[in-house]
Amino acid sequence: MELLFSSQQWLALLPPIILCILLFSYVYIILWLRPERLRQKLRSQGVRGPKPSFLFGNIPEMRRIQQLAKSAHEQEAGSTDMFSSNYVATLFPYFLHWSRVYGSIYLYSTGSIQVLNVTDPNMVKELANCKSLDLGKPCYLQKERGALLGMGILTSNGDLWVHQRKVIAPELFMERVKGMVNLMMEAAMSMLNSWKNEVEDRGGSAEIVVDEFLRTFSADVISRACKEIFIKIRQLQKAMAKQSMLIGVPGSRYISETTHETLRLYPPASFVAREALNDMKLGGIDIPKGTNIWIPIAMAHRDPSVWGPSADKFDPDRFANGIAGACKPPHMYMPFGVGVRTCAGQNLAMVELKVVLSLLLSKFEFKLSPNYVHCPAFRLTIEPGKGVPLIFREL
Ligand code: HEM
Repeated sequence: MELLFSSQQWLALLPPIILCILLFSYVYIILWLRPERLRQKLRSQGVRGPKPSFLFGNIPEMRRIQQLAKSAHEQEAGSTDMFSSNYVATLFPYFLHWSRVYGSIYLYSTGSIQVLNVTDPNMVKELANCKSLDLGKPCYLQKERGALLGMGILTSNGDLWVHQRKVIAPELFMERVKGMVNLMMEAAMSMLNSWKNEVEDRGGSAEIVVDEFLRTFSADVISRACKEIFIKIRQLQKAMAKQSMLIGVPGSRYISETTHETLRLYPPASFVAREALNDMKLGGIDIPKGTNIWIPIAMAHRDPSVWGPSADKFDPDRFANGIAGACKPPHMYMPFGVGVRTCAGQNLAMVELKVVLSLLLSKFEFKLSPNYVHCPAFRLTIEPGKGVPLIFREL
């Protein structure tokens, strides 16, 4: 039989064939063999989870569950109290489903990323207490969100993170934040004055979509603070006086409880995300290098075994005796994350919220606009899907 190709033609075909074999081996080793070995190590210790497909892990199943949840939600629309409704069921229905099937620690895959999903209070405590630099921020954050976050404090690990944390965190300690209260008031007053003008222009009552303003408010405070730090004209003493004024605001305790409850049911950050940067042990499990460990914050915040049977209900009174009185164990309340990587700006954020709410309550009467549509959306953070229009009237 005559050969179909001459030897010269075979030679010409060789490089693309070798390239294809190399490519296939790379895809197979990186995207299947390595993740499968990691999964196997965890499975052999009793960690269960949905079976991943080749290349795409559990993404097809996640899409399918999401689709089912979407149609079920459309049928049920309007049948529940909107603020208490559990949006995890619509935004992340697969987590609810898998936690029912596999419990409070399970493994799933998004292809190249293997995630140990954790809501078990003991494991969360271990994670919170772990100070080892072997536990860091997931590497994919730098790869995929590098353009947004760079190599900054949010995504860096090891010595680079230690250095940045040492520089940034002290600038946001409570003593420093107290010194920023008057800056916050200036920024808040400038925002509220623009609302006041709007209300006056519209004959005493106006609808204002507040979330856009509030997003820029924090940036405004930080830029004012940076300017002030630079020229050092604000005195801590003066600021302490402002702080005691804030404590004197009528109802400030209730503002605090309402803020806690809002951050419980609607935590802006959806996950505490970590990666084992080396093989390590956590909660009695040998965690192989490369495993992502995620705590879905909104799920931990609605766990009835931690918060009681009214876990889904909006009830600021649950915080009347502080966080320890509201949930057991208290480390399950984590709107600002957990452990050494906990939010460095939480003091600033909480004081800002109190300043804005206090000033708002002292100047305006407001209610939710009938145009408000309750549809929390996941866009890196959880936020109102269609804005928050409020009707304002001056007091
Ligand atoms: C309500 C407002 C805020 C919420 C809910 C929030 C929440 C969070 C969460 C969940 C994390 C990750 C923690 C972890 O992985 O365990 C974080 C990290 C961080 N946040 Fe916030 N944050 C808020 C406001 C702020 C503000 C106003 C600043 C600064 C001005 C700030 C600075 C930081 C920094 C620097 C980190 C990285 C800490 C590290 O990795 O060492 N945050 N935040």
